Amino acid sequence: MAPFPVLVTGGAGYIGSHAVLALVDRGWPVVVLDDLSTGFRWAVPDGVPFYEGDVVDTDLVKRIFEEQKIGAIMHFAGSIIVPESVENPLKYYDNNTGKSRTLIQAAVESGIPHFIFSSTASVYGEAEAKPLSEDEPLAPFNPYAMSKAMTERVLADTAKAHDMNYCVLRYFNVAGADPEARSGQSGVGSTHLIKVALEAALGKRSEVAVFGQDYATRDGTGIRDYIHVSDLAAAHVHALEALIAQPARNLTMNVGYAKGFSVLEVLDAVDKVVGKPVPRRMEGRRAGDVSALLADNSKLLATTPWQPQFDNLEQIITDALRWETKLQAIRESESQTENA
Ligand SMILES: NC(=O)c1ccc[n+]([C@@H]2O[C@H](COP(=O)([O-])OP(=O)(O)OC[C@H]3O[C@@H](n4cnc5c(N)ncnc54)[C@H](O)[C@@H]3O)[C@@H](O)[C@H]2O)c1
Ligand SMILES: O=c1ccn([C@@H]2O[C@H](COP(=O)(O)OP(=O)(O)O[C@H]3O[C@H](CO)[C@@H](O)[C@H](O)[C@H]3O)[C@@H](O)[C@H]2O)c(=O)[nH]1
Repeated sequence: MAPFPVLVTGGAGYIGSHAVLALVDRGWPVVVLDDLSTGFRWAVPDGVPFYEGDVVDTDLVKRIFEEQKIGAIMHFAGSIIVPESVENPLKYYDNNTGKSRTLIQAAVESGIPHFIFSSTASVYGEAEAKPLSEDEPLAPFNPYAMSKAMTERVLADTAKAHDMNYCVLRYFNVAGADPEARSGQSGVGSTHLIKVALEAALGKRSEVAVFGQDYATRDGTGIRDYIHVSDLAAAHVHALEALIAQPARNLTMNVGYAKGFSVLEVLDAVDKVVGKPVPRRMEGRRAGDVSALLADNSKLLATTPWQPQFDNLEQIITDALRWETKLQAIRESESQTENA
């Protein structure tokens, strides 16, 4: 397969930077577009062309398509925090829906044949601990989820009307870091459970809150399907290759392990990995949360050669902890440079 350059929007962010690594490791030429609103320039590997800008800047986007001879887009750029979307829904409908629509239009006008979109398991809404297949009706429960569901619809309608080949990947809960610690979750003020728990373990926070103990789950806390970010990144490369192998495809696939852990189970695993109990505080439910989300991943397994490599909660936490420790050193050296 003759690779063409892939534009990764949001490639300086957590998941996008791992997708860049997965593509580069497999020999794909990659170009990154990111506005650095939550991403980091240093997260983009040396040698990967980087454009700082917004996906809504169509002049810039079309210039990148031409200059770099882009043949596919992986669109990660977006805003990702569920509680923030409840407080500020317009930010989410703008950054995740409106700006994605503009990017899709630029792709259509420039004849980019392949488009891969980062969606979320939260488009399914409340799931009652049963594995969700892609045929499940969508019931987005918060503005973040709705902003993604709307973009899925924009893509589906656009692909019917124009010559576009797209794949929607619905991620379950992404966690962990590159096993070689080349990248990891680096944003400040994260709300993600494993990241928050490890920050508490390393003394960057005083404790971790457990949001809600009255869900209809085995221990009353929320259940999620945690997937290692490097397995998720690999799924993108396989999805791209599947689109190329069979063009004119509209492919929507879950990416998860089909295995659920409750908040308390995750925190117990964190305690085990760090070797001490992380302080916990019981709190009420968090706005926008559902009780359980669990993937049926049989379509991804049947459609692509993807196989999980890191399907182990303790390994996910171990890799995340290694990155969290490295990140501490990066931040310290940044602040020394600033103070020098
Ligand atoms: N983290 C998860 O658990 C999870 C789960 C499901 C889906 N997703 C989706 O995956 C994608 C990546 O998420 P992440 O966790 O890596 O978040 P992130 O915040 O680390 O990465 C997002 C990146 O996009 C950039 N960005 C944001 N808006 C932009 C814009 N308008 N133009 C250009 N760049 C922009 C940011 O600077 C950042 O580098 C998002 O679309 C998110 O909705 C994430
Ligand atoms: O400090 C915390 C953080 C989270 N939780 C709980 O842990 C679970 C997971 O929460 P979190 O890690 O914040 O992820 P989600 O809210 O499930 O959302 C993530 O996973 C979704 C897919 O399932 C993605 O769409 C979102 O972008 C991503 O933020 C939930 O039950 C939360 O209530 C806590 O109890 N304490």
